[in-house]
Amino acid sequence: MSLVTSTEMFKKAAAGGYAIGAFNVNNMEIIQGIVEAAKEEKSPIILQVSAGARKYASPVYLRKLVEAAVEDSGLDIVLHLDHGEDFEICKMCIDDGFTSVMIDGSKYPFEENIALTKKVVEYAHERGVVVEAELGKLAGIEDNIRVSEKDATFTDPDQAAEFVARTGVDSLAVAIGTSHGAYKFKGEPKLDFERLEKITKLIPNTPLVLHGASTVLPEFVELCNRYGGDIPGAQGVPEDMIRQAAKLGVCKVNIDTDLRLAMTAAIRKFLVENPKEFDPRKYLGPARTAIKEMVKHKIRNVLGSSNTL
Ligand SMILES: O=C(CO)COP(=O)(O)O
Ligand SMILES: O=C[C@H](O)COP(=O)(O)O
Ligand SMILES: [Zn+2]
Ligand SMILES: [Zn+2]
Repeated sequence: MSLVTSTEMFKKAAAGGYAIGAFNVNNMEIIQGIVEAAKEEKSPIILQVSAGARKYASPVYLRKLVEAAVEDSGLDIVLHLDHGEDFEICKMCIDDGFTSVMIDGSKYPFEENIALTKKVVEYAHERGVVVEAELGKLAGIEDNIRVSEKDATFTDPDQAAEFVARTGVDSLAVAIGTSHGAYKFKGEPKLDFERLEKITKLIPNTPLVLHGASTVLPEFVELCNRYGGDIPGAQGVPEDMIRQAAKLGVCKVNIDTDLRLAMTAAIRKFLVENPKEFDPRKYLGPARTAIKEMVKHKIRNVLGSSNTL
């Protein structure tokens, strides 16, 4: 039991046609819920920390909580920086003991993204840490988007191959139509699987990463709204599309929004049904259970990583 890199996990996942869930963590209850689910499902797990999470909880609290999770669960866990925006934050996390970092240079032109990613890869690899990079831009994608617009934002397969060869990066986040948050599609959900297949053919040994992969399950949106929330028109990536992506080279599936919805629904429901309660443990307990159930559902029914330890 220790913090590990994702190298072996991804190899097994690629061979088995399943994916590893990378769940965003912000506090103790979220970490506990995810890790309890992984343990019960006998599944590998990636816990990822965003810059926003570091700001909210403080880097040292999050790191110590994840270390506690490793010790308490007896599991090997990947501690990953999500969307590192510059070399400095990646360096800080590597120096702090993270086993994996993402350098997100997707907002820069191709050559600048390569130079930045290369610099992080050099620093990370010398210290035994793996690196995820991103090529292409995630955005709210409308159904009727024109091909030229799509080519400007979605990952170009030839560029992906060149990018991986020149940077030596360990895994690559691709843009094929997903986006962050609870409002992913205006019309019918659609992902560019043809593009994903092309990328996988060109770089078969590079694990691909799907950001913005929450499903935004209608029952959780409905629960939030029933108990005083106001989240109209939310829509995510259907579960069968995540399953298909896992069969086509996607080894890491990033999920944050679905955890947020599960936690918020549980807290809203509890507080509305129990107006006299004011002990935070009374609503944070059910919130932790809701996280655990959501992660178990993902692992077992969507990612397919149960019983692979
Ligand atoms: O990509 C993510 C974190 O990097 C999370 O995506 P969701 O907003 O779809 O959960
Ligand atoms: O991709 C972003 C993750 O959902 C993290 O979100 P955050 O920046 O609000 O922590
Ligand atoms: Zn990005
Ligand atoms: Zn992301």
